[in-house]
Amino acid sequence: MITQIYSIQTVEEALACIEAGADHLGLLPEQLEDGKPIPCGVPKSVCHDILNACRGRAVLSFLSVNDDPQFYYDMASEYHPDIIHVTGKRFFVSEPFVKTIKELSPGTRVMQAVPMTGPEAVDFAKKYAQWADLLILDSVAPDHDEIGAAGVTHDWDLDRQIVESVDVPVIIAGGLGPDNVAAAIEHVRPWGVDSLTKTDEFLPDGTRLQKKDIAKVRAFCQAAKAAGR
Ligand SMILES: O=C(O)c1ccccc1NCC(=O)[C@H](O)[C@H](O)COP(=O)(O)O
Repeated sequence: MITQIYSIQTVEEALACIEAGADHLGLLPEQLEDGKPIPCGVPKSVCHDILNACRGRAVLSFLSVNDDPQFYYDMASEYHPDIIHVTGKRFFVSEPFVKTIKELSPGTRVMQAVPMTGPEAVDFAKKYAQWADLLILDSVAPDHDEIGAAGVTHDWDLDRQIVESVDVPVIIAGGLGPDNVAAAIEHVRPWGVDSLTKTDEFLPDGTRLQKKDIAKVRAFCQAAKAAGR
C-alpha cells in the first residue's frame, strides 16, 4: 500500500515524513490561484532542495491547481518531478498534454485528480484513465470549488467502483487520517492512500498549521501498511 503525504513545505519536513513511512510526498510549487499566491506554495529554490534531498528515497508529486497547460509544461521542464498532479478546476489531462509532458520530462508520470462529487465521477475517472498514468480520487468541499484539500470523506462505494473499472493505479484521498485509513482501504482496496488535513498540526484552538505532525504521519502510514497487507 502506497502512502502519500501532502503538503510538504521544507526539506526537514520531507525527510521526517520519509522516516515516518511516507512513500510519496506531495507539494505545490509557488503559484497564483485567482491572482493570489496559493497558501502553501513552496519557493522555487526550496522545491529544488527538496528534490535533491529526497530523490530516490521517496516519489515526489508536484501539484498545480492551474487551468493553463503551460504552467504544467514549465513545471515539468524546471523540476522533472516523478509525478505531475493535475488538479485544475477546468483543465484535465488529454493525450497531447501527457505526450508533451513526457517529451519535456521523460520519466515523469501524470496523475489526474477526480472530483468525487457523485456517480458522475465514475465516467470521469474512466475517461481520464485513458491518458493519465495514475488517478487520485479526491473530495470537493461544499464551501469551495477546488478538487482536494477538503478534509472530508466522500462515498467510498464510488471509489471502489472506479478501482474495479480502470487499469491505472488509484490513490484515494479526502479526509483520511490515522483513524479511518484502514476502513477506507478495506472498503476500496486502492493502490495508495493520501492524507493532508488529518496529518497536519493543529493549535489547541483548532487552527490548522501548514505543518505536518510527524506522529500523525507515522500513525497514518503504519495503519495503511497494516491494512494493505
Ligand atoms: O496540498 C494542498 O495544499 C492542496 C491544495 C489544493 C488542492 C489540493 C491540495 N492537495 C492535494 C492532495 O492530494 C491532498 O492531500 C488531498 O486533497 C487530501 O486532502 P485532505 O482531505 O485534507 O486530506
